[in-house]
This record gives sequence, C-alpha cells and structure tokens, in this order.
Amino acid sequence: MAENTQLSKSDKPSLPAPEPPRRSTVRSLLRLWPYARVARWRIAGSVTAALLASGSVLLVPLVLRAIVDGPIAHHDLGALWPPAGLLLLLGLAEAGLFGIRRVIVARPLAKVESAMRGDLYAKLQRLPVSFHDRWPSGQLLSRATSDMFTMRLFLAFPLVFLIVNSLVFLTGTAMMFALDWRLGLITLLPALPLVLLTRHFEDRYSGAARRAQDQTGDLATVIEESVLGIRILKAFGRHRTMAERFKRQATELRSTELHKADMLANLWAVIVGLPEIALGLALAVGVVRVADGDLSTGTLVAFLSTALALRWPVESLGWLLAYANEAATATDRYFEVMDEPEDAPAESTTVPTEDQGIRFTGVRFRYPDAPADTPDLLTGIDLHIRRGETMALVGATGSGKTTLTALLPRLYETNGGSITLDGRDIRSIPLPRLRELVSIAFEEPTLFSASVRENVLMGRPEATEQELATALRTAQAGFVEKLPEGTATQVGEQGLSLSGGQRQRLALARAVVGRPEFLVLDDPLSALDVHTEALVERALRQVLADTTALVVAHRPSTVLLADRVAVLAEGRIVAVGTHQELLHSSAAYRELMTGQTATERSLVR
Ligand SMILES: Nc1ncnc2c1ncn2[C@@H]1O[C@H](COP(=O)(O)OP(=O)(O)OP(=O)(O)O)[C@@H](O)[C@H]1O
Repeated sequence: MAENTQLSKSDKPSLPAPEPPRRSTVRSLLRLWPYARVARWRIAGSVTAALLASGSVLLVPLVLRAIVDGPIAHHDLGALWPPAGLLLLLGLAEAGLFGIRRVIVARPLAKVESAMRGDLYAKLQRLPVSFHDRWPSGQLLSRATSDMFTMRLFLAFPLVFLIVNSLVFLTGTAMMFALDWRLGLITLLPALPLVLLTRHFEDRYSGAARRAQDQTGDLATVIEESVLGIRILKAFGRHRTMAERFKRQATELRSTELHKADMLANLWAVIVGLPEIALGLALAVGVVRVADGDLSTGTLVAFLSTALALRWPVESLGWLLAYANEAATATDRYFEVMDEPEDAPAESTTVPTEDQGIRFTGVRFRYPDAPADTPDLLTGIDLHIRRGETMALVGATGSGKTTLTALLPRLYETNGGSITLDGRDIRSIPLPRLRELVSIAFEEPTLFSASVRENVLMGRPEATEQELATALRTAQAGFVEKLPEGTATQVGEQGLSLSGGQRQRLALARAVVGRPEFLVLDDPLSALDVHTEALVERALRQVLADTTALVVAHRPSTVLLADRVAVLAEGRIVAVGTHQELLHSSAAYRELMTGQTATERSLVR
C-alpha cells in the first residue's frame, strides 16, 4: 500500500471549506422536513401546549386589570378571592402545559434522530472508497453525533418556541395596542433597529457556527488517530507532538466558541436593553396620563404586565436565532454527505462475450485527488487471467499494484477501458453481486471488534461450519483453537490483541471462505514466518486450483504460487509469462526478484 495513503487525515484541510457562501437558514432547515414529518402531530401538539401555556400567561394582565380597577379601586376585599384563585389556576396551567409539551415530543424525536443516523450510516457504507479517502473520519463522526444532537434539540425546543414566541409576541403586541395604542407605539420603537441587528447577527453567526462545527470534526479526527495509533506515537516518542496538535486545535475551537458567545452576548445586551428603555419611556408617559385622568390605573398595570410578559419571547429571540443557525449548519453538514454521489449503479447494456476469466482491456486510472500535473497512474492495462489460473502481479513499490486490484471489485471506478469477469463487464454486474464474486484480502488486514467467527464469515454469513473450518485450515489459522473461546473469541478493536501474522491469516481465511470464483490477494503472506508461509502456500494451492486469482507478490515464494506472472511498470503490464520464462526474458522482472540491477549483476560477476 502506498505510503501517502497512510498520511494522517487530520493533516488534510477539513471538508468542505470552513467559510461556505451565505445560505438561507430557513431553506436549510426545511430539508429536515422529510425526517421530521413522522413527528409532525407531536410537534404540533407541543406547539399547541406551549401556546396554551403562553396564552395563560397573557391572560394574567387582564385579570390584574380587573383586580386593580375592581376590588382594589372599590376597597372590596371580598371580591378579590375569585380573580386571585383564577391567577393561581393560570399559573398551574402554565406549568402543567409546559411539562406536557416536553413529554409529547421526547420519544418521537429520538426516533427521528435515530432514523437520520441510520440513513447516514447506510449512506457511508454505499459511498465509494474515493469519498472516504477525501473525508477525515472525525468529520463524519461529528456529523453522526454532535450535529445529529443539534438537529434533534432544534426540533424539540427552538423550533417550537420560534413559532410560539412569535405568535405570543404578535398577540401581546395587539393586546397592548388594544389597551392603549400610544403606549403601544412607544414600546414598539425598538423593533426596526432590532430587526436590522438580528439580520446582521445571523450573517456573522452562521459563519462562526460553521467554523466551530468543522473544528469539532477536526478535533475528533485527531483524537481518533491518537487513540488508534497510540503504539506508534509512543514508540516514536511522538505523543507530545500529537498532544500539541490537539492543544492547538482545541484552542482554535475554544476561541471560535468564545467568539460565538461574544456575538450572542452583544446581541443579547441590545435585545434586552432597547426594550427596557422603551418600556421605561412608556411607564413615564403612562404615569403622566394616569395623573391627568387620561388612563385608568388598571389599564396601565395591565399594559405594563403585558409588556413584561413579552420579555421572554423577545429576550429568547437571540439564542433561538443562534440555535436555529447552528441547526441549519448541522443540517447542511449532514446533507453534504447525504448528497454525495454513490457508487455508480450497474449498466445493464454490456453484452457478455465468451471470454472466460478476468480480462483488463486498456484500463486507465488516476486517483480523483491526484495533483493535476501528475500523469495517470495506470495508462493502459491489458491483461488476461484465464479461468482457473493464478496470476501473480509484481512491480516496484508504488507502481500501482494495490490500485489495480482495487479496480476489480470497483472500490474505485476506472477512467477508461474495461474489466470483464467471464465476459461480463464489471459495470454491468450489480455491486453486491460483484463483491460476492470477487473476494479480497488486503495487505493491511483489518479486523473488527467482533468474534473470530464473525470476522471470517463477514462476506458469507450463510457459510457452514465446515466451510469456516476449511478456510481457517487453508489459512493455517490453527491458533484460533487455542484462543479462550475458540472461534467465539472476541478480537479487540482492529484485532490488536492478535499478532500481525495471526491477523493476516484471519484476513486470508475471510477471503477464501466459501471458495470464491475470483480471488484477489494483496501480498497475503508478508507477515508470516517462512515455515507458516510454506504451509499456507501448500493449502492455498488447493484453493487456487479452481479459482481465478490475482495475487500481488513481493517475494519469489509468493510468485511460486502462481501459474504465470505479470510485471507492472509505468502504468502498463510490460511482460507476462511463467516465473522461469520471465527470469530469462525480462530484465525488469529479474531486477524485482533478485533486487539487483543489470549493472550490479555485471559487477558481481
Ligand atoms: N487513495 C489514494 N489517493 C491518491 N493517491 C494514491 C492513493 N492510494 C495510492 N495512491 C498513489 O498511487 C500510487 C500507487 O499506489 P499502490 O498502493 O497502488 O502501489 P503498490 O504498487 O501497491 O505499492 P506497494 O508495493 O508499496 O504496496 C502511489 O504513488 C500512491 O502514492
């Protein structure tokens, strides 16, 4: 495997660019609708409960007016009890209704979140390998965790209160105008500056929110890489460098969060301050008018308590807008992944030919992220592996052997030419079927945190016990019997509890289980000792006898497994033949196998 593919993904810039062009918050949030649809009645119920609760708050001023202008003005304390009881009831109703609002949305919204996360996970499985090459894992992780949480919380709380508080504000304002339109006008004075200010705030805040969410993803990537690569970091004494990188990114995230908090605090100060000033003014004017006998005391009390009841809807505007903005950013980030094009579907137009085995014809390939000024990696591969034949693929390191094998199960799409399996173009075979037909063991054996059995039978869960045992025997994985629970033993994350050779043998067993029709082995024996390698080779030869196989080989011993050998150089197959033939006819092959150049050989002689 090429070295630069091992480059830490956190070294790559986070995706996409941190400051995307301006987008509409509402349009972004509307994309949540297909998921939120299932909870629409509950959300509507939650809005209704919150509206009723807020309605009961707005009734309080009217009851107060009745008390002040009635029992208090007439000194009739006996008449005070019914409205006082009503006030108590209104308070209780408000508390109860807010509680109900919370309960009715909790469960369905957890369902919405889990459906969205499930879709994201399924999408990640369908996306091509080139997508995963480009995207740092932490960016995906943060989308599946913190962004998902932000979206759910938005549906549960800020969405409901954006609707409810706007309605309450409109109703309250109408009530204030009905009580006294002059005082109403005074309290509405700050509205225009506030609208302009919130627009300006939204523009700036959405940029910062996006930056913070991307930085969270970058941080997750650093943490993930530090944990996965802990052995290498310790062994090379690089943990300090990594810790510094973590600190740098954590500091960047912290300053973005502080910047967001600053913006919010400034907005808050104006949102809270301006209406207070207007209210003070209204109070002064109101008192003068009561003194002039122009206004009843009860009306002034009702007016002021309505204005005070509107405090929360107005004050909450700042953080509700901020939260809506963060949810819109989270939604954008979610759909950036969901909108990515998937593996191209099968094209059913190709006509099968009589050709048997695997055939590469004029295959060209370059990595999507390769620099524009570099030549294609594969410039025209022509190679035929006959049915039942085992072909070894040799070539200098970095010549593109792994890449060529990855084209067969369509982990990457070719840029030209065609590949056929028994005469069928691989693009005409549905992907699940293609990946059933072509079994693969990579040079880097990856195991999952599951039992040995599950790891080996991954591609063929329907395989029998007999097939499992045969595969383990072929791969000389007898060590499994000595594990505490045999094939039921859980292997640690990435199989770290096993040795490199043991992991490689399990990966080999996974590839050969069920005797696939086409087998790709990428240097499958590199981690084995000479003795085990010989045993695996002997067993493999039986499997390979009736399988069409392409085996990437670095060592003569692996080459000997093959019927013929193909030499890859400068993007083409430059020679094909048996080991002996090529030793005589191909200087490039001799160099690869003996490690000596022609000049060195002549010097030795
Ligand atoms: N995902 C990728 N994105 C961009 N370039 C890549 C990617 N993977 C590999 N390459 C580049 O493609 C070239 C061929 O890599 P490949 O892994 O196919 O070589 P190889 O012949 O298998 O090497 P080795 O024998 O060392 O395993 C290298 O120059 C490598 O830098």
